[in-house]
Amino acid sequence: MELNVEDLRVNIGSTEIVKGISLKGESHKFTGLLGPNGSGKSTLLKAIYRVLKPSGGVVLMNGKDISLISEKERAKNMAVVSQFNQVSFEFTVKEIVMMGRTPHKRRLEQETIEDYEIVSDALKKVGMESYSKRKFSTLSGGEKQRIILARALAQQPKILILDEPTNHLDIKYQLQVLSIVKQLDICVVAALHDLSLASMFCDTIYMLKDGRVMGQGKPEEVITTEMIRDIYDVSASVAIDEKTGQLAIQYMIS
Ligand SMILES: Nc1ncnc2c1ncn2[C@@H]1O[C@H](COP(=O)(O)OP(=O)(O)OP(=O)(O)O)[C@@H](O)[C@H]1O
Repeated sequence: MELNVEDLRVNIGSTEIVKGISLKGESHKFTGLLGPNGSGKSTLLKAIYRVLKPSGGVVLMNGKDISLISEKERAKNMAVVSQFNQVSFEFTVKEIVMMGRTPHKRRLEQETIEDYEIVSDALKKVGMESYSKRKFSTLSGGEKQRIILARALAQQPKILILDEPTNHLDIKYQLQVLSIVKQLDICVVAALHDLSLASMFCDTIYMLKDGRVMGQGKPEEVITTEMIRDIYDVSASVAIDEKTGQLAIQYMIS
């Protein structure tokens, strides 16, 4: 399943925040959105998952205008891990992850053994299986983030939208979460801040500034000394590490 965003515009009040962005999230590909604070990444994602209504353009899910698809149908195919998830603190971890199964069930339908297996598998994947009875409110920021990801995994989406999915996580879990997402081998569109991690996991990167796409392509095409200077106003040297073959970024304080 793929996602096409065509000339999307989003206004907040009288200000245009997203100024005509087009992008493609392909099946089996990890697409990253990078850009400075306030460049419009979250606003763009919110318009994709319909928390915000665009003022222009269209979002297509497998060629279908997403605004014409029912919420339930959309949730069967698309899961979202956003920065500020509204989760009631009364629920246990297991109950929260079970909520991921809702779009796949009829009204008042009981959970099946398969649902419990999917939930337990999702908790295992994020390394949180021993927390299933804990109240969500008692978890640390990083633990909460992994549970929200587990809920998205239990949803078994074909498109996964992530808004800074690693911002509370230590480096081990940043790598773990992005590896899990990569291994899902579905269409992933993620706003990220860390350029090194983005270069490791993304197949395609869109670089945003001031609500526009300033560059797109493979990580090594987009994450360059020039781009980092132009977009972030930061001096950096970017090289390919001979041992690992990965991009090595060194920042310089001017
Ligand atoms: N509800 C709102 N009311 C007013 N301005 C808003 C609102 N939501 C977003 N903005 C503004 O829109 C711009 C883009 O914000 P957005 O959150 O999309 O950026 P971002 O690239 O995700 O930033 P960050 O990396 O800091 O999370 C910012 O200038 C922000 O202040």
